Amino acid sequence: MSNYQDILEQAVQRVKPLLRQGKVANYIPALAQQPLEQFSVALHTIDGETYSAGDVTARFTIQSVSKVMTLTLALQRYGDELWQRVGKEPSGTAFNSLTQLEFENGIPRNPFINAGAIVTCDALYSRLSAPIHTMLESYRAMSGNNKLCINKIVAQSEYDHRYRNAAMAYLMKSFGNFNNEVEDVLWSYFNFCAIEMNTTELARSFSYLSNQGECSISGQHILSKKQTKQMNSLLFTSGLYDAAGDFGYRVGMPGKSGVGGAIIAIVPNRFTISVWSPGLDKVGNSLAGIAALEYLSNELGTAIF
Ligand SMILES: NC(=O)CC[C@H](N)C(=O)O
Repeated sequence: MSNYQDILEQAVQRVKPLLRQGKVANYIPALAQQPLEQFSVALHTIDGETYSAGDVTARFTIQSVSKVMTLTLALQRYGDELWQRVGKEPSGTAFNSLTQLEFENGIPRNPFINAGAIVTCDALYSRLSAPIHTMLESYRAMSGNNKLCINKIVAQSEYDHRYRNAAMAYLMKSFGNFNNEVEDVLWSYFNFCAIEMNTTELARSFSYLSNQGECSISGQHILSKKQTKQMNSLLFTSGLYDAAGDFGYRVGMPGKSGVGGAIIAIVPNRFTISVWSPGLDKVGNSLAGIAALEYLSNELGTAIF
């Protein structure tokens, strides 16, 4: 349907005036160097068609969007047992907040804030002999690009500045909610965050979330229908950190953001959308990315309500 292409092109025009308004994430030095004026969007339908517009060849690290795949691989291996170690409630605090973790005995509120993703990585680490390899191969199969790589400069930069994330992991360890060596798990976590893609690959990688758990690229059965519904529900309530309510109000779709400027949004039984623009708002979500999704939601009638 060429209508999709037209609407994506219009979204690119719409967000142009916003691109300079955001700020790149500078707490990770390797991310601070990205030029602000970049934007791209891709839409991948459950029939396997992809549309894209904007800076479609630009590559970026997926950052916290990786938390969705981390949770997916962990749920495949643990099922509901995983929820003994991480909660399902919105945090209402910043993605890298430490305070709640102490009050709540080292059990992170949800898997989409840093502490929750790191403990999920710890769980995964216990069940995989080569977690970084397994993760990369999963994305390669699901995106349809078997050359996807990790940006090692970004991974190393994150590791070198890991203080807050290390503090969370050690705090969880002090509460008995961490089984492996903290530094090893953090290295995996940063490598997952530093996987590099363009928006087309990103939308394809998460096709299973709009397709009842089945990847439309590889045909693999990734999650059950029930787990897919659960994942989308959690993404709706917690996918955008302490801005999940605002995102839900404006966009009306389950979504997940990352500080590299990427966001995925899911329209169950129709398509997965990805947007990317490195300028972030105060919470750490792509400013132009959210504006584009709000526009697309209205134009395409994609809100789930
Ligand atoms: N919100 C994010 O995208 C955070 C991910 C980043 N790698 C971090 O751990 O701080």
